Amino acid sequence: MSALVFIGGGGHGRACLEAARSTGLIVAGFIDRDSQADMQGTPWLGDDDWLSQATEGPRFLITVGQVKSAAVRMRLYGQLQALQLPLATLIASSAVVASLSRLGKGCAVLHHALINAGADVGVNCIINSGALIEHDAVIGAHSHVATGAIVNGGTRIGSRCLVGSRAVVLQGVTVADDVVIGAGAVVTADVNEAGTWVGVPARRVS
Ligand SMILES: CC(=O)SCCNC(=O)CCNC(=O)[C@H](O)C(C)(C)COP(=O)(O)OP(=O)(O)OC[C@H]1O[C@@H](n2cnc3c(N)ncnc32)[C@H](O)[C@@H]1OP(=O)(O)O
Repeated sequence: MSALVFIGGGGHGRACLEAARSTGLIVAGFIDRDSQADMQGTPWLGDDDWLSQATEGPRFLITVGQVKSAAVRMRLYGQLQALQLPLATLIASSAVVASLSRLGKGCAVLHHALINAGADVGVNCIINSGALIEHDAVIGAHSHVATGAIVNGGTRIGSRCLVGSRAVVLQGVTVADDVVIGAGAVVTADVNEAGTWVGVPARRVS
């Protein structure tokens, strides 16, 4: 299996590094504007411009984190697509991804996350530590289901969304594209408009 190159040397990058090491994957280097970013001994290769001279061999994982906006991760995804560089998918050793689920290219599934049967996760998503994606749920591309969040059965989360830490989305609910669900929110009904939703039950605040 070819080595990985990470794009992003921040906290999420280090969490992905741990996940990669847990499965025996080799991270050959990382890309970041900051050559001094602490990636625990992983070599710094250069900044985003390095991608344009990347040779065939490694697979790439976008390891920039995402909270309120998917813009940076989407830009990097577009850059990799334009350069026809292969995307990796990372699944931590303690995560469970059901054999009857689908996981898009470029996703990172971190420790103790669960993606259950029939779930469908789009490209370039983060399924963070301890997140639960229940059976038949759909997660749109470039979304982040944060630490300990629960996306229940048959739920549909749009593209470019955040489901914040410990938020719960009730079964069968549909969430539009570009929605930020705050930490701890409980989404009890469909969310049809983009914006930020918080609280129990979740209400739009911006
Ligand atoms: C490994 C990792 O670290 S993964 C990290 C995952 N991160 C998260 O899950 C964090 C998710 N982010 C949040 O919950 C944020 O608070 C957001 C995105 C919902 C709102 O952030 P902002 O847009 O900056 O809003 P801001 O902080 O100004 O708050 C706006 C109002 O909503 C309230 N509010 C903010 N977040 C929440 C929340 N999670 N639940 C309830 N109320 C909230 C604020 O108290 C404030 O209320 P006020 O107007 O009465 O004072």
